[in-house]
Amino acid sequence: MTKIAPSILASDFANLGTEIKDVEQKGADYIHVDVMDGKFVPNISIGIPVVEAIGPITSLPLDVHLMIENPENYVEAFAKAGASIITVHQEATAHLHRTLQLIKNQGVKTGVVINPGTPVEVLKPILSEADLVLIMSVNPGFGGQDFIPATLKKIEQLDTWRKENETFTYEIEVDGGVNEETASRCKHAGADVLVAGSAIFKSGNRQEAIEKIRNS
Ligand SMILES: O=C(CO)[C@H](O)[C@H](O)COP(=O)(O)O
Ligand SMILES: [Fe+2]
Repeated sequence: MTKIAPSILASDFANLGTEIKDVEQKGADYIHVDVMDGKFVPNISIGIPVVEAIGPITSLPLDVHLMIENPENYVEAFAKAGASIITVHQEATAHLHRTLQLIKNQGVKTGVVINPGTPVEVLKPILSEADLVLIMSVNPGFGGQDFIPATLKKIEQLDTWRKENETFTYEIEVDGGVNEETASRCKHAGADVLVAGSAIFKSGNRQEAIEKIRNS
């Protein structure tokens, strides 16, 4: 069954605990946490203390998407704060393989992510180290943007490689502009985990929004 990861970037930060419990009760599988440093992306969001604060209030895995330069310098801190999956941008770390090893050594699931402008082939050499591969379907930095259809080909490619190679055991996750309509295209391309911020948190009926995205 397709997993749904609501992105708290679109939640009401003044009531973050309540917002997380709400989507947990309404069927979420992961809590997606967008960390932005104002350098790798042109926006600043939340960081280590927020991850630490939300860990104890949910039983769902914290899916931490690091949109920061040199994420290797913060892997240990995010792991200790309670991250379940730490996902780093290929574009943001000089030694991707080493950074994934660092994550693994912390006992946390390893994730790797690429921007819409980055070809998926750059990931092939490290795919056996990844528990999760995230395809950005918008340029990272902001919620509420339109889905970029050209990114679907990358999902298809990752799914093909996974079927061809038994050492590739990653989940394929998609992030950005996911709604009922684009979710169906992602699923058909091979995605396992769908991140959605606006389409869930801004919906009048979050349970229905989650179900519609999952079953689209
Ligand atoms: O990583 C992100 C932005 O950089 C967010 O996870 C993503 O944008 C989710 O928001 P929405 O579903 O509203 O597009
Ligand atoms: Fe994200």
